[in-house]
Amino acid sequence: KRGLPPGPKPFPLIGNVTQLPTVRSWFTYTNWTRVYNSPVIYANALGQSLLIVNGLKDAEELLENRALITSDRPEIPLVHMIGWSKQTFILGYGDTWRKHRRILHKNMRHEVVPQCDALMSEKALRLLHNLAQTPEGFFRHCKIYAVSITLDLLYGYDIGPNGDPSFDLAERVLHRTNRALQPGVFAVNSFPMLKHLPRWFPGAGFHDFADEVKAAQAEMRDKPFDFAKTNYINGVGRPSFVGKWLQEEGTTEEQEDLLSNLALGIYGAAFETTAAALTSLFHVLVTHPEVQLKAQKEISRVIGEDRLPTLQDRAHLPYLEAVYREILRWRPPLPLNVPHRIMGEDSYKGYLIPSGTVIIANIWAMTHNESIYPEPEVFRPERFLNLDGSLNDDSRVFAYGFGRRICPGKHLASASFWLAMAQVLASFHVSPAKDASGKEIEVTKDHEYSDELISAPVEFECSIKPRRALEEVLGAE
Ligand code: HEM
Repeated sequence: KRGLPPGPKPFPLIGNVTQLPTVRSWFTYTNWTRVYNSPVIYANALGQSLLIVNGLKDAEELLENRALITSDRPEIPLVHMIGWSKQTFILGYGDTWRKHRRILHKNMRHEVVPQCDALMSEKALRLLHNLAQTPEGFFRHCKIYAVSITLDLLYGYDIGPNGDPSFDLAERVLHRTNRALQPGVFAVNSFPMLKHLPRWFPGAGFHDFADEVKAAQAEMRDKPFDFAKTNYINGVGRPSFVGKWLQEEGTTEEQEDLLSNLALGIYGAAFETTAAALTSLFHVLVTHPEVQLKAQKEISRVIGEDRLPTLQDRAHLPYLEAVYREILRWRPPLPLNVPHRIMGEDSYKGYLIPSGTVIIANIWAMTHNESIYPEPEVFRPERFLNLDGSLNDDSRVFAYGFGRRICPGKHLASASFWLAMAQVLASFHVSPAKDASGKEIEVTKDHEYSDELISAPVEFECSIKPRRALEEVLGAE
């Protein structure tokens, strides 16, 4: 008879619901490995089985070697109510999801990403202009950079250098979606039967929240899709994935429904993740001047001062590559991954894993495991370098998730994040901002990050000043 994996002792009926963390869960879950002496921990919330996976080897075994049964997604009631049900990251493991992944693979695999280099360079240059003109708005500029690449690729739509109403709409929808996903905020996620409560019933305010977000989400999906479709039909405008897909897959109502939701899912998945990584870069630069200096020295030595780094230079800049890896290790944008769900009962290390168990791969625990990354809280790119300065073979970035569900946009994300990072470093010097009395405004290494599915630095101030080379390079544009 197999027992369940170790974990907190459940209470009758409610299970571990009162013991589950609701703030920065990844810290508590990481700590549970010590408390229960196990890299996999079992908990139960109102009858729903949860498996927290803190160990890297365990995540690989469960989510990769057993991907055939662990690639489903759990249903989160409020997320469905606000309209997210047909996008890749939310779809259950089945034919529609497979079709999405086939199209994603065709358009975003490693070999085809270089086709997007010119578009990314165009947007990166805009990012530099924005930073030079209004450095205090760097949080917004990072988001605009992330969105502008995605919107242009998907729909052939240019949001302009400073964003437009579609940017504000997407920001609003995604912010609320993140909130709808936060454990403990909406009771309907724990008690799905609550969704049948009438609107007038006390505590049923989630209905209004859901209606408002759903309408905005439909606008976020349909407006850019219709724009790309009209351009495709009339043979005008910039090339777009949507135009290409309509041509390849057809324009039946069913196909358009699939393609518009596929595109919306990519739009949603690319926005805050890429922006989180990029704003973390600024956090690193303002708190680690020695890292900034080393990266800038490498760029000057390899590329010189008279041009900006491009993606073709990437292989020749090992320290910069190590900074890229270290940012995604130190502050993974999705510390708890996106939950997977097991289809059917399984056993693992002699323990029973009940059918339908939600598997939470704690990326944070894996990238902060001190036996793999000594002093994990220290930001140290050298951990990815050999003594001679070349890159070591620790090249897998866990921040992109696992198995069949692994982020299909990871090559694009990697290229767009790296390019922005390299060009920002080549062009600016980032340091602490000063207050009105000239005193430095401190930003700490353990500066607060948002406590949501996608975790990004809470806004802070810093000084972003062009280096001499920037005036020359941008001046010539
Ligand atoms: C630094 C940026 C990014 C990070 C850290 C990131 C990370 C992730 C993670 C952890 C997952 C879940 C993997 C799993 O379930 O095991 C995921 C899924 C996904 N990502 Fe990304 N991502 C990033 C950028 C992007 C971009 C730029 C795109 C598209 C252009 C994208 C598209 C997607 C999609 C469509 C999924 C859902 C996959 C599925 O459920 O099958 N992501 N991403």
